[in-house]
Amino acid sequence: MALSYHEALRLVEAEAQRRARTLQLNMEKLPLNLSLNRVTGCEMRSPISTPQYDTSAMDGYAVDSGATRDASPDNPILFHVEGLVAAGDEPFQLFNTASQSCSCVEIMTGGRFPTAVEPDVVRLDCCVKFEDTKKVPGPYTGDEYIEITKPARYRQNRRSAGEDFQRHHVIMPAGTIIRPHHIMALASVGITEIPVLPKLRVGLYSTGAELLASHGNQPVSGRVQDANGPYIAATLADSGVDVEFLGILDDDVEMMMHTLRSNLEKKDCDLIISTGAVSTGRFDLIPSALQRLGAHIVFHKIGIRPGHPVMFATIPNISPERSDEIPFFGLPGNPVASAACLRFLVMHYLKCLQSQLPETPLTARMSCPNDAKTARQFAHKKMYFGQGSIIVRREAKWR
Ligand SMILES: Nc1ncnc2c1ncn2[C@@H]1O[C@H](COP(=O)(O)OP(=O)(O)OP(=O)(O)O)[C@@H](O)[C@H]1O
Ligand SMILES: Nc1nc2c(c(=O)[nH]1)N[C@H]1C(S)=C(S)[C@@H](COP(=O)(O)O)O[C@H]1N2
Repeated sequence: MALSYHEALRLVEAEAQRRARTLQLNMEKLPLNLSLNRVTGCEMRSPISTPQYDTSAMDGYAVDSGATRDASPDNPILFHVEGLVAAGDEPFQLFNTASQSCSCVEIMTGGRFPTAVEPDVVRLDCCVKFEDTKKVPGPYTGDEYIEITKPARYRQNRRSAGEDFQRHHVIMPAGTIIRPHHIMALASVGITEIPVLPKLRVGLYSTGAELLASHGNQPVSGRVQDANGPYIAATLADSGVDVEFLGILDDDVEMMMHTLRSNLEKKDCDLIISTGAVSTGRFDLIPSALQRLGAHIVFHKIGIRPGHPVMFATIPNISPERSDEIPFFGLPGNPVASAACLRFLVMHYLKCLQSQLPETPLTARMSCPNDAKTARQFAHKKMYFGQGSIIVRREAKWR
């Protein structure tokens, strides 16, 4: 009986974990602007709380919301403008004034909320935006006054200190692929250098005499375009992996061995992937080529559909600079099968290798009966919410 998908995953994980340590030892520090799509080598924590102070989310006036409680168009509340705070200004201290009106301070978005010398007397807890105020002439020339005609909520338009990140908060766990939004978060707390794992290098082959050698060729009877090579290369590149397409292997075991061996000597790859030629047909020669290279076959054929003939092996390294073995995934040739194996086996291997958090499985209910056979199939499914749970409906088989 073929190995189950979960047994295959455990073998893939064990192989990745054996190599993860070497990757950790070769961590490097990169400036933030060069770290896009690299993988964090350790947990990144915020060295500061940000914003560092309570700041305004609007351009307007810092006022005491309590003083506006009875405000209405018929009962406008008059405020005396005591000063101006812009973003980046030193703290503004409001002294208790003898003025009859309430006091307020003009404040710009990002400006630090004024503090009062006697906090019980003046509490400028919120910001009323410009649009909700009206400038009015005051009794004394040179003085500025505003009117407010609507009650303000306690702390409205006020951002609390530490609202974005608290000091020591985890911004990203180890093993995170650094995306643009992470760069923004790291920059906002002043981090300029990030420890990252070395970039993984993957060598990629397609196989089959029926494949056209390069893209854009005119259709030739019986020949097909290589769909797998470009797809796998793009998917891996998107995950921050350095992928090199090493060409199309012919349906000839001697040629396969020769090409694999010469590339193993020249290229320093962390992983090799091939697509096609792994099933049981006359030209499915990848297993024989690997065996003749002295490879250890970890598994060949597992209980899933599509993707059943997939194989995973380790090849002894021929390069004089490396003593370790090189992992090898032989994915099936059918494009959907190769995409499924890439997604559910190769990506899992790469995640483990880079100490990334495992994906969290979602439990869902099938809307149609799920027999023992369909349970082993990756199917094209539609997911929706209903009756308090996630429900999946089978759309079509992946073939
Ligand atoms: N790189 C590729 N791009 C597009 N189609 C491919 C590619 N490689 C193989 N195919 C097509 O996929 C089908 C299966 O190819 P092949 O027999 O080599 O796969 P296999 O490894 O034996 O496994 P399986 O048949 O289960 O997919 C064939 O129709 C083949 O032309
Ligand atoms: N009074 C007032 N302040 C405001 C806004 C507004 O509509 N009215 N918009 C806010 C929003 S949504 C943004 S993004 C920032 C833009 O600030 P900037 O124009 O100084 O870059 O102002 C904030 N302050």
